[in-house]
Amino acid sequence: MINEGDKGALVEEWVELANGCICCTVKHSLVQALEQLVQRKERLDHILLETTGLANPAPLASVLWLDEQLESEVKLDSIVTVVDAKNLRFQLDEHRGSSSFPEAYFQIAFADIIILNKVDLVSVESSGALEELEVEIHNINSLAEIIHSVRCQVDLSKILNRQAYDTARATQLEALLEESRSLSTKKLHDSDVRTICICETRMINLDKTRIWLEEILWEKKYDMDVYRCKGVLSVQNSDQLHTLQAVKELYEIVPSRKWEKEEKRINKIVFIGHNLKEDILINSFRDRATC
Ligand SMILES: Nc1nc2c(ncn2[C@@H]2O[C@H](COP(=O)(O)OP(=O)(O)OP(=O)(O)O)[C@@H](O)[C@H]2O)c(=O)[nH]1
Repeated sequence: MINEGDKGALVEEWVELANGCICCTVKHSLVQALEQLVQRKERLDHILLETTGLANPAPLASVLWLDEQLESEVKLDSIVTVVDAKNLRFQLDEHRGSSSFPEAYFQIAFADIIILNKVDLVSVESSGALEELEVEIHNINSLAEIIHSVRCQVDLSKILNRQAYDTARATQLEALLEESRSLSTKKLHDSDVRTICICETRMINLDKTRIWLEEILWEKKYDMDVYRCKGVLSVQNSDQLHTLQAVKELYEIVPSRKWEKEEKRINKIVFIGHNLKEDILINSFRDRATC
């Protein structure tokens, strides 16, 4: 970790983790190490963890997405992925059709914000190329916000303090789900890493919804690999809009605000993952979770 020391000099600081490399064997000792770091510093606004270019963000996200009750001083704010606009297509195409995925898919699927870098090298070659790349990225993860950049020069307010894992902040989540592209997933294959959206007006039964979700996330009942899931829920016998967030097997459903009187209540759940079966997801939700 590199911090600014006296007179702006950069001081390199290492925190040794009991479990070794943070990218591969990360455990909650990472959280302890970060908490120690926070305590030792007088003022620390943000911590940026840069994984290796080949890391799958899933273990980090799972470890850092902490239960509120732990009252930790560190909090996962968002996952930012830098995409090389010049090489993305090549990297995705390389494994298309095979059963394994390059890390590029995971890094896009888990991202809350995507910095599409080196756009200068692409836009001069072809005018529609950047839009095509955006479509490609949104097919994998329709919730990610894409920021164009040259040499990663971005407005820091666009990547810091985004509160992407804050389930209580319904407005942000709702806006995100609202914006989420109406997904023409029919042309994509189940085997692609992609986004699927469920919209349903019938109210849900909370207990039944938990069981439905646990069967998908924990028991892998339909053989789907869900990486990320976000949603808003209209719960029976409750005047509160509930929000849903999941990272791999971890999930959280919390009440977050009152539904307005005139508001049209709806359930909207977005799944990002591999082997997602749209019809099964939609039908099983209707059959098993709604009232
Ligand atoms: N034209 C252009 N060149 C860039 C841009 N960003 C980085 N480069 C150059 O691309 C080369 C490789 O840089 P990166 O792709 O960032 O490689 P890196 O930082 O080693 O990558 P990681 O190890 O994955 O962090 C360097 O010569 C950079 O100066 C950009 O936006 N436009």
